[in-house]
Amino acid sequence: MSDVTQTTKHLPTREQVHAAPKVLLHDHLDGGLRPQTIVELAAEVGHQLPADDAESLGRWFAESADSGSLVRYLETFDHTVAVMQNGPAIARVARECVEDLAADGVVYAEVRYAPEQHVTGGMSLDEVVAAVREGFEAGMAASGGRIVVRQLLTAMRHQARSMEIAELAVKWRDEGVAGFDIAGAEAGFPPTRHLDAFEYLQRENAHFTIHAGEAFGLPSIWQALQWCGADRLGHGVRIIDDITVADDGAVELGRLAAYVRDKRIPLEMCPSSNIQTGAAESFAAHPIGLLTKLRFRVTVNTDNRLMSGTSMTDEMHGLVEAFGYTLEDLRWFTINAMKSAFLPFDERLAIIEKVVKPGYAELIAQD
Ligand SMILES: O=c1[nH]cnc2c1ncn2[C@H]1C[C@H](O)[C@@H](CO)O1
Ligand SMILES: [Zn+2]
Repeated sequence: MSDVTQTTKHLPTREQVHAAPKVLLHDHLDGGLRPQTIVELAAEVGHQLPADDAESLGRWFAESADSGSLVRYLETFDHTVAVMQNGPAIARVARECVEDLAADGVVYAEVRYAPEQHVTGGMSLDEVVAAVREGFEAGMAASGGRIVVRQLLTAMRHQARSMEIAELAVKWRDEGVAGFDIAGAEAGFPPTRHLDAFEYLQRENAHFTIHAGEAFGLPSIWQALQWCGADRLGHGVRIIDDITVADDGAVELGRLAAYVRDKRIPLEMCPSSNIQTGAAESFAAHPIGLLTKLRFRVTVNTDNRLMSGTSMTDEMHGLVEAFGYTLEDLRWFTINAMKSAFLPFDERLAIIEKVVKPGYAELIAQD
């Protein structure tokens, strides 16, 4: 794909993908717990799980999430959210998240969760954010500076607390919170339902992404961008519905697809998650292949590592196998992601220049 593609001799191995610096913009905290941690936390609070040991529980999540429906996929979160209702539990999950991402070679991550889902045990919204912050700080300190992690605060689209959560994101913006998001069932809950929250965030010069174009199509993407002013699209896979490829290979972009590409709107693509919820058939059939060829601002993400039994290494290696991507292509995805992060510009640049580029240069030189 890139003009330097020919410089590497073979496709990156799994070890090379693992060793490469990776950037993750779309990962849910409550979708990435270690199965063993769920078992232990559930025992502490007396929550009944669908399986008793970590191995069967991990399998249960992957199988239950493999339903072909976003709504059924989301039901599995009942068990992770249930064990994240007190400060120490939330801080532990947050710390382990950072440890797991660092061990996977992720150098920068924005991890999201919905604070409003963690207050049934009596915590305030502020206490939830503080607990996640404590866990992230501990994880980053333990990594010895190998990874930087920020929070994104999500509001649930079927609920009515988005304004409150947007205010929370602005309140904590200098203390580990980089932005805002809405998630949950997409069909029937358009982004404009939360327009007041998005308008507030724009007035506050704050950043936000919107899950759009996953379980619902172009109208959702259009609203997210043209009504709500999203900086990025969570998934955005259905933008493919606005692109036609003729038999002779000629490609035509509709107005919305052209806008997304022209304005360099980042697409937070999550191949494994899309396969589980029915938004894509397989890695090879995933729209990421065409969108990458057309030079949309594509990024690669995990969404929910537990439910998809995946990692950044797995997602990128799956793409290597499906599309023959080289180390240069993986570097392109990674720089796309870092450019699109909600971190201040100088900090983004420092990670690109001091971590991402040298990391890939070393791997390419050794190849
Ligand atoms: O891919 C997704 N689409 C919509 N909502 C999602 C997705 N993955 C996770 N969620 C929901 C379930 C979680 O409880 C919530 C906050 O992380 O976000
Ligand atoms: Zn998501």
